[in-house]
Amino acid sequence: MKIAYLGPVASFTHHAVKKAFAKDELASYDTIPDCLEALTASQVDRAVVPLENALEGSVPITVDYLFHDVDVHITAELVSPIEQHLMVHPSNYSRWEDVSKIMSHSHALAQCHKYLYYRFRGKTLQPSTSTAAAAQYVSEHPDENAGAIGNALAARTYGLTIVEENIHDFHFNHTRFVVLSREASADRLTLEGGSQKSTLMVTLPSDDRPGKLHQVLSAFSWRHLNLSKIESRPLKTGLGNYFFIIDVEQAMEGVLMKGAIDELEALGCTVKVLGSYHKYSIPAN
Ligand SMILES: O=C(O)C(=O)C[C@]1(C(=O)O)C=C[C@@H](O)C=C1
Repeated sequence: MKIAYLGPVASFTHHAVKKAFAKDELASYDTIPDCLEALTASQVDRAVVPLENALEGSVPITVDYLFHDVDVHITAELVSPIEQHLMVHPSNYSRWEDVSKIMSHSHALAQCHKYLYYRFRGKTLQPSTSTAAAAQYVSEHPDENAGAIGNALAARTYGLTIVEENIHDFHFNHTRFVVLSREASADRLTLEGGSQKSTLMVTLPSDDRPGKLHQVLSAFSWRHLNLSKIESRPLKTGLGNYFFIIDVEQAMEGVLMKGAIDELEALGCTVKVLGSYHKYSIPAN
């Protein structure tokens, strides 16, 4: 198979993909929409993109593309530990505290917000398309004395020197990546884990009435279907209009899940099943 991932080489997404699809052909793309487009245009068989981080929450561009723009399915979830380090070009090692700017993916900058605020207040923080893209830039522009935030693999790959380790603000830092396919059938991977999940995108009926969301939740609760996430995102049709992303710790097959979805539709909700899949753990190294 050919797998698109948010690159370049040594991004966190690349690390997860290498562990999950060790024998497959990997293709790096610069942005999350580029990965999704490659998948819908059949240039690749799977796309792997970040969906949610334990510190920063959802990756909005992934969630919004999955709801509004592309018709693809989640076929596996990869949960990876995330360690953020500050790195500079080796020629700037002695003056790393005087960096001109610090670059990284916006999610990575946000995961290190307190560190950056207290150690580098007032410095320019420049978002990049990924942590690895920031590291690559720093390696190619030694004259700028810029810093990058990323993983140890990026430091090795781009020949940078790590000057401060583990600068993310909270110890428990993990990111959920999703494997996406044009077909719905779940991927079985040789990784630890394997518990089943389903992800639904639910839109409430337009004739908004009191208690609609409560009715949606009770369709799951009285069937003892455990929800591991519910989040609202703007429908982009006006203030106060949302869709809901709901993760259920249950496969779609089975009478209870089918019953819950029938009940939501009977309530006038629109339900899009994004996937019924297995959840795997990615080792740190
Ligand atoms: O920039 C990367 O290395 C990515 O793979 C993207 C990404 C993200 O979008 O959340 C992945 C994991 C980390 O949480 C930070 C950045």
